[in-house]
Amino acid sequence: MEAMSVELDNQNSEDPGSPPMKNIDIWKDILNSAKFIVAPMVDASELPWRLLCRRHGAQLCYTPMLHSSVFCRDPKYRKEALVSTPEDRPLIVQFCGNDPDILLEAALLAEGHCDAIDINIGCPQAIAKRGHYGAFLQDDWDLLRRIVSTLSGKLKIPLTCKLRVFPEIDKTVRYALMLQNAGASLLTIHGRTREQKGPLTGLASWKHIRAVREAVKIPVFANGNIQCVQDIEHCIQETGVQGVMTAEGNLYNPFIFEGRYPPSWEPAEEYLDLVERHPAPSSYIRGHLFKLFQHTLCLAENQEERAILARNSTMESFRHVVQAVKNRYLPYHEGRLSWRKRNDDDQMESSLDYNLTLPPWLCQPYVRDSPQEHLNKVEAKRMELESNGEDKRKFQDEEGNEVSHKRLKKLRRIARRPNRSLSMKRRSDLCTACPNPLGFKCEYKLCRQCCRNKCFKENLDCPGHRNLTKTRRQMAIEFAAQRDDNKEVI
Ligand SMILES: Cc1cc2nc3c(=O)[nH]c(=O)nc-3n(C[C@H](O)[C@H](O)[C@H](O)COP(=O)(O)O)c2cc1C
Repeated sequence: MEAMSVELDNQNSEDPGSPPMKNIDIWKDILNSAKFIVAPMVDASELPWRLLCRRHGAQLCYTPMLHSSVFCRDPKYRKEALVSTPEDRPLIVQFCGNDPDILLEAALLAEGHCDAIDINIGCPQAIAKRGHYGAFLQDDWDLLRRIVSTLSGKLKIPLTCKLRVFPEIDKTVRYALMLQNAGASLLTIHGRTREQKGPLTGLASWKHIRAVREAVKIPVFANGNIQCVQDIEHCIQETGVQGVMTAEGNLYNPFIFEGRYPPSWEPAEEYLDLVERHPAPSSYIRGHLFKLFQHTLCLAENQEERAILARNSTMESFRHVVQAVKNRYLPYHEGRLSWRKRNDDDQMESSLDYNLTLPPWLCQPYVRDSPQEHLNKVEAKRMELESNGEDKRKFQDEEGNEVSHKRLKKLRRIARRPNRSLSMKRRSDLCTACPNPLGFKCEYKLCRQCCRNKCFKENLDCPGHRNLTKTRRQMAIEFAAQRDDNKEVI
């Protein structure tokens, strides 16, 4: 299981132009032989969460995916994205993008703050398709080769890639070899194809991961199917990888690497204490608490706490929810009361396929339906609607096409908007500065973030985005002048 030294010049038979000699063993020398790895997670692998996980066995963490172009041009985004502490190491900063020069510029700005740079070539979301990044670069090996060789050739720290597999094992192996030969120092293989997402996620293929591990000389991390610490050992045995990365398993139980299933309030309280010292957006905090309390908040008796968590954004309300759940279940946890599933919960549970082996207040995996189970359920629902005469598609749009009730409601909402034709046309447009959707009322034809940057730099207002930078600055100047006048009078 030893990671081999990376002598890229020797391997670079496919791409003679790229990387210089880098005689390092990234896994041993830089990443301290990390075996337990917290995945990059947008809105979720932020500093306080990483610190929590590190205290409980995580040996390597990634930042959430950062947009390379926004990172280059927006100092505020950069500052927030790079927030870290000395304990937060080793740390890998992950970027997405498709322009080698922009990715390089972003990586150079980040390299002093981390131990390696990772390129996300596994994101399967629609936004990645529109922006042509993530897993959609799988179709453009030449571009990927240029990205990897440019960055690995110019950075002082190693360049790694996180990728998804192709359905075919041999193509996946060729793909991994191409990345290695272009200069990647380590590969994280998420053993799912880009089509395996949402309810069709299903199982990851460790066979693909093993084949890559056997073919490449650089270290490999495995990702997928990790719900408990035993899965990690199992995965290492089956695939021979150096380390194992988990995302969802870690979100539902941040103590996963210690092999513990703590009462959910334990990590929740520790996380909130960390947030007091290292603030995070309330949406991230809410997301974490929903996952930690997944199995209690779906019970009928906790609907008030669920609503409080959904509607509020203050630390006080977050602490209130944690304390309320703790007060309710601590007597059971300590054995002062005996727990038994109550009937009034059955209805809530059935909709979630609630099938726990541990009591609900303990952090534990959230097991989804398999894709086949999901498709069977969709089909059963459709047949039920049909037999009740409630065909989902009995509604029609303006052109007489059959649509679902949900779609019809959306079309009606769109129709009620002022400037309908204009708004519909513009909504399909993209921001002129980045691949994100355009704010359709924006003065400058930009998305919210780009508009905010423009207004900040050029001292402008954008009423469409309700951004009043210029007005506020003017007010501040007037206020300061008024204050100075008052001082003089005094
Ligand atoms: C909330 C969330 C955010 C994610 N964000 C990222 C990301 O920023 N970059 C990335 O490469 N993958 C991201 N992923 C994918 C995970 O890193 C991981 O590859 C995937 O969830 C499979 O691992 P798992 O089976 O352990 O969940 C995200 C996953 C989740 C659940």
